[in-house]
Amino acid sequence: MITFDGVTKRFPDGTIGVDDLSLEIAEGSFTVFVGPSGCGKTTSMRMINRMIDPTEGTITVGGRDISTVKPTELRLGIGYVIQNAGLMPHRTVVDNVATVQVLRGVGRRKARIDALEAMERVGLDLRMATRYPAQLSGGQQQRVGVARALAADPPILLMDEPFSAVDPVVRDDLQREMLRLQAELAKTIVFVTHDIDEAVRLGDQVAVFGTGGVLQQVDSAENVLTQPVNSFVTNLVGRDRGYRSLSFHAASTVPVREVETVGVDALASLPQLSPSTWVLVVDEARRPVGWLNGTRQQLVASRGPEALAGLGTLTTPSRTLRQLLDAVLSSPSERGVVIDDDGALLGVVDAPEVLAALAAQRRDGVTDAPVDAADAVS
Ligand SMILES: Nc1ncnc2c1ncn2[C@@H]1O[C@H](COP(=O)(O)OP(=O)(O)OP(=O)(O)O)[C@@H](O)[C@H]1O
Repeated sequence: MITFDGVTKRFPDGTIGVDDLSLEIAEGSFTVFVGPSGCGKTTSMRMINRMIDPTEGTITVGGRDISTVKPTELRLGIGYVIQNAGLMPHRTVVDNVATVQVLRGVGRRKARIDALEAMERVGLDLRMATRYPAQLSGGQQQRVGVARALAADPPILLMDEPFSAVDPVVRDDLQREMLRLQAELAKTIVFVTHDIDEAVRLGDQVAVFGTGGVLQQVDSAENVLTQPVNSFVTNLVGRDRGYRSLSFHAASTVPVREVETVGVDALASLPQLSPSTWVLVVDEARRPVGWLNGTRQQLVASRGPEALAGLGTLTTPSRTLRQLLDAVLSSPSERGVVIDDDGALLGVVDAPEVLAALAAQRRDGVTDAPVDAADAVS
């Protein structure tokens, strides 16, 4: 557990970086500090490993007042990841990752073995081990930064805007990887970002900072989206928050209905359909191929299955209501196609069923953690 109790940081020039911060960070939780530039996120984070000391108030880590702990000792238990990874350019990847273990006095051989393990854990190809940082992509460098922070297996990980310099696709990958790692390692993670989408995707606890280093709201990601406490948080959260909050509800309670199907080989023998009748075309393994109605039938007769209407996005019961609704909205038949993990058809759902499930879950107070919070991102 990390606690901030009445913590203020006043810099020598009089700037208040953080103003009277009180906050609890539970062991094993993923806490995100979010807010616009200059609102004290980084200063708050750096006070945890004593890169900055508070002017007032107390911070404890594992029950110990950290002002009584030597910074070097404190940092042995705290990994730190920064933007652009901060790698040493003249050292190989494996030696970069081994840095902390070597500093701790672990023999070089053992440090390298730990480093290779950490690289594997973050999904880095071990063939990268002997490369230099400049020979890696931005996303790979960022993974090396995470591996380096994890190599000494610290219980706490501080991450300061670690993914903000990479492109959106790589960023998505890295965020996914973080969620997987957190599920596996259960570290106490404190993560700084100015991006609310990243915050709600990653955080089980989201701390929203405002102007002058004043904490505005500390809450679950869902509550920050659905119950912002003031206009500052409402503005930060932005539009579509109701839609995004669907990501916090599991799709599994929505009944999947049967749908009329036709095999892709049997298209020629299908009687003429009416324009408003949709049938789902499936292959021999019952994997959906496309939608067909009366208007499309002529086209398919002359041009074959590629003239079928698209399926829209497909989803599985293990995903969220947001994905289910998206499947409905993107489907030409207005029915969302649900498949199993092998891609075979389970059935369809329609929009009223999704909304009814949402209403029931809200009424019963059911909020499942998103199976994959990726779709909380707009
Ligand atoms: N060494 C310093 N001396 C004076 N003021 C500082 C110092 N470091 C930070 N500040 C100020 O303290 C405030 C909080 O800074 P901090 O870096 O914590 O914000 P932040 O929310 O992390 O911003 P960003 O997202 O831009 O990194 C800002 O007004 C900043 O200018």
